[in-house]
Amino acid sequence: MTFFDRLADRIETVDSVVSVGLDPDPGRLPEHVAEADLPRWQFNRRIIDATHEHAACYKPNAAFYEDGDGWRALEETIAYAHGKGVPVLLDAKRGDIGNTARQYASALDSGGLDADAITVNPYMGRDSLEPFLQREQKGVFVLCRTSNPGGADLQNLELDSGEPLYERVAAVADLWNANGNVGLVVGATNPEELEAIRDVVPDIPFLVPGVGAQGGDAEAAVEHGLADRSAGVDVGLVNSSRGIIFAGEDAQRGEQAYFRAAGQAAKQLKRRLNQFR
Ligand SMILES: O=C(O)c1cc(=O)[nH]c(=O)n1[C@@H]1O[C@H](COP(=O)(O)O)[C@@H](O)[C@H]1O
Repeated sequence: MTFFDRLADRIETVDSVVSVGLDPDPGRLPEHVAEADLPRWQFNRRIIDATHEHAACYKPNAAFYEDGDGWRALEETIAYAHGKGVPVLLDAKRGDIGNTARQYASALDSGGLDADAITVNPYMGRDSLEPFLQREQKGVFVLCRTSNPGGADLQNLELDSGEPLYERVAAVADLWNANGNVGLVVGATNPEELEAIRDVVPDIPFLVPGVGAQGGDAEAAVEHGLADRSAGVDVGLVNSSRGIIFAGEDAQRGEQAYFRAAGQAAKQLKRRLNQFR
């Protein structure tokens, strides 16, 4: 079963396209977990307990695990999410020369981190992504038009053909999609560009970050981010990280209230997105 088939099943089961970003900034962890062994894992476990019924997937960003015992926290997190039946998209934005790319891609195999999908950077070209693309059962989300203010610096450059670079990236990613495992990353902060990219690639699911803390357009994220797959389920993901996992920061009424707030935030985002599905 391909990643997108598994994702379609999960979307149907929980009636949700919410991707919950697991970006446990050490400086923002609540006191009750900050002092525990493996704080990031303790935090994520509680977040998963509180949100899994609304999560189509979890998206841990590797940046938050690349020190000390971070990878152990990440391994535990991925295994726990799988135990709840939720796929995991590792946000690592990889892309490097062949032998290095092969090593990076091994994180997707069991024995490595066993993530179900990964984000990759297309800047170094096809061979830098080949080891990911070859793993037919794993999803590969190619950065296309990112949500950050500087995303336009290079991605919007106009080519001789008149098309912006991000549209060429979308078209090229379509060519790389021989195994049906390619998705695109397109931020919710640029709704017109989301629409333009959807016109270029009608069938590729998007990961749309940037709703929540970055203030992106939830309606456009759903309208253009989901692709009509043959199973009859529109597949795609709309991610929020800080807006969900730190929703309890204002709760100040102890551990239970803190994580309940994260659950509420995930549920609210699910409902908001479902209005447009
Ligand atoms: O690849 C990504 O997920 C990504 C691409 C992009 O264009 N913008 C973007 O914000 N992201 C990631 O999505 C998450 C957004 O987090 P919040 O702004 O807290 O919802 C972070 O992990 C970002 O690294």
